Amino acid sequence: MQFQKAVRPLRGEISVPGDKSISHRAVMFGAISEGTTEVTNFLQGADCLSTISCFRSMGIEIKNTPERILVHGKGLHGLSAPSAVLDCGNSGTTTRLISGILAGQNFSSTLTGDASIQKRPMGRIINPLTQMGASIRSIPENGCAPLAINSHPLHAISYLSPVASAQVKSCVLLAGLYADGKTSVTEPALSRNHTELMLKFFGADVASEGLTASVLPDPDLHGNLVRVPGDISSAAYFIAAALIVPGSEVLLKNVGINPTRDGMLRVCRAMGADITLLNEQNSGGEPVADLLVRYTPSLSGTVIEGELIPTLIDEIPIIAVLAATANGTTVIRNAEELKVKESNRLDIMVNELTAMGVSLEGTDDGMIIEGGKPFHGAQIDSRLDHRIAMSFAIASLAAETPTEILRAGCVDISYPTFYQDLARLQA
Ligand SMILES: O=C(O)C1=C[C@@H](OP(=O)(O)O)[C@@H](O)[C@H](O)C1
Ligand SMILES: C=C(OP(=O)(O)O)C(=O)O
Repeated sequence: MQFQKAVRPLRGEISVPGDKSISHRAVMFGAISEGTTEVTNFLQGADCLSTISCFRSMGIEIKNTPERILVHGKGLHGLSAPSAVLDCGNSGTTTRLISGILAGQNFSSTLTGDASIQKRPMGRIINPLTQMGASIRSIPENGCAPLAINSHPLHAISYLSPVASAQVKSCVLLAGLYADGKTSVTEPALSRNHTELMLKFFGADVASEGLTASVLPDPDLHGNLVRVPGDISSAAYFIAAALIVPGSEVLLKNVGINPTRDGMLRVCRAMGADITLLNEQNSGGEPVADLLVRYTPSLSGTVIEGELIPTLIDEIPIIAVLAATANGTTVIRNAEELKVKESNRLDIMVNELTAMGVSLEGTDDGMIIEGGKPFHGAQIDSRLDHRIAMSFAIASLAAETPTEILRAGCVDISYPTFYQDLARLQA
């Protein structure tokens, strides 16, 4: 797919699709609750469709229409044994969260996913689940999927997680619903807390204090109405585009701004970006706002590290693009988790931005970008990583010569209408 330097500003309003993390959880928690869960603004991306298909395979009726999805839950113990291997597709969130639920069932299951999923580390969930007494193993014995899970009673644990990962935290908390006491997870830095918020909303006894979240077993979960906010991780591409294309002014409607997810906004502010939050509201425990973003001619470099990292983990590729256009040096540290996403996002961003003539250097856990100088287009392979494809589509708007993105269609993982929305804002 071909892209070229923006000849027009981006202007107008846009509602980005629903939040991926919240969409997954609405289906999963709806499935293990009694009664019907209605979900509006559900993300119809391939990852969330993988979650739907896994729960359908376990006997949950899910009606999916463009306006809403209806999940007819069967309660904590209502899932039935899947007749085939559960396919989590490209979705780490599906694989890791569903494992916590499956560990608590009285049936055996096997789950797998695509080539990328089969390379991502699952030891991070196998270890705590095994400590809880679960029977879960990597079939190829390399710490990766396919995973085989068998029925075994679960014990409550207090887990000190070595990584700030909402997928690990959520997996252990979900297994904790089936354990024999209070299960808690402490992380090195706070990751997104959608599981804690939504489980509580569905009736679970969840507590959060500092870096520790805990859950009591055997709750009466009941179906609920979930209005999914727009995904800030998807909004990030248009925030960056509006900031770097001269004359742009974009209003992003109804974007989730949960403080465990809003690091991109904090980084933009530190760079001097012109972003105004309007119409701030609360939607089912999740804060949302409209974001008015205006072209900002002189962004400046910044430092991104520490506790900020989990709050913008999926936005680092597009932040690297933004940094390439900002004056001065941007340093990204403590971002080693990026190496184990759909692709090695650190290496790919460094290699491909270098191919575009950006001056930057990769480090063990991040990169150092010397921004503000002109760069050119290149041929970029997405490696089937949606965030890489979208980041370079935005980078191309600032590049002096055209860019070609190979395997650009992978955006359907989290943002199926991304290219149409980008074109509409430029029309
Ligand atoms: O819990 C979630 O919904 C997610 C958590 C993050 O992964 P980690 O938990 O591996 O950091 C993030 O990268 C992913 O896109 C979604
Ligand atoms: C890392 C991501 O998702 P997941 O871990 O669910 O595959 C992502 O969407 O950037």
